[in-house]
Amino acid sequence: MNAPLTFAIPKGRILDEALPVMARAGVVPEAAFHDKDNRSLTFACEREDLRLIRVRAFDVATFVAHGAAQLGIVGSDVIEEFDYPDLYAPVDLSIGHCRLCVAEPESGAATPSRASHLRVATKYPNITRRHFEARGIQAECVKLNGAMEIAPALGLAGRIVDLVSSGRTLAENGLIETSTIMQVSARLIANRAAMKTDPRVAALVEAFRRNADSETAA
Ligand SMILES: Nc1ncnc2c1ncn2[C@@H]1O[C@H](COP(=O)(O)OP(=O)(O)OP(=O)(O)O)[C@@H](O)[C@H]1O
Ligand SMILES: O=P(O)(O)OC[C@H]1O[C@H](OP(=O)(O)OP(=O)(O)O)[C@H](O)[C@@H]1O
Repeated sequence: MNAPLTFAIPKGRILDEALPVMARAGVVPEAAFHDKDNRSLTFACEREDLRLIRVRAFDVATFVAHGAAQLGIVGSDVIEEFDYPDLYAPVDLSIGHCRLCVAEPESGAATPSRASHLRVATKYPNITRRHFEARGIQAECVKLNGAMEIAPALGLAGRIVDLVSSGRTLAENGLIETSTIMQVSARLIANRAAMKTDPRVAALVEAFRRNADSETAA
């Protein structure tokens, strides 16, 4: 039998929405996957030639881009941040909807947006730099891994770039959205080389694509 395919999924908030989408494409993890006390990071699937790895959202893209996993599910925010040439993102799964935004204190305390240099706290330094560069502004990014929303009040940065869904986190931390950088949803990703050389990868991409198309048509 061929070596098993490795499918990387994020352990964060996309996971609950991803499981039914995966099941429709025939990717069903073993029961142990749902056991909250299980510390394993690798799980067998109903399909014997497939295994799942459960990793952090940003790492899903890294595993797949380097061919350590052949397939994965990740937000388009993460794909855009890394911009890996070996990553192919063929199917929008219509889950994990949110947007990546610039926000600043509603009190108006941030440096004026016409300034040529700004300090921005974010988990997305590459997207942030590109966004401001396109507007002739040099963004100095302070990399945080979460809780960006407290940075302006503590003087760490005048602005943040972060994900927004309901807008509650911004509002409850005295921030307002000043622009939207991109709309975000989760994608099926595949390693480009694996897609060309292993027909099982192409077949799985096709199964996800068919389901996504029938969802859109319904
Ligand atoms: N508020 C949100 N609403 C909808 N989707 C979101 C929201 N926040 C994040 N996402 C999507 O879920 C992905 C993972 O988010 P999650 O919150 O699980 O990350 P995290 O906890 O910061 O990850 P990690 O702890 O692995 O770094 C994001 O990359 C994005 O695509
Ligand atoms: O607009 P809202 O509905 O309030 O959602 C936005 C929040 O959701 C995400 O954080 P998450 O809850 O994943 O926590 P994190 O800060 O640990 O990433 C994001 O980073 C925002 O903080």
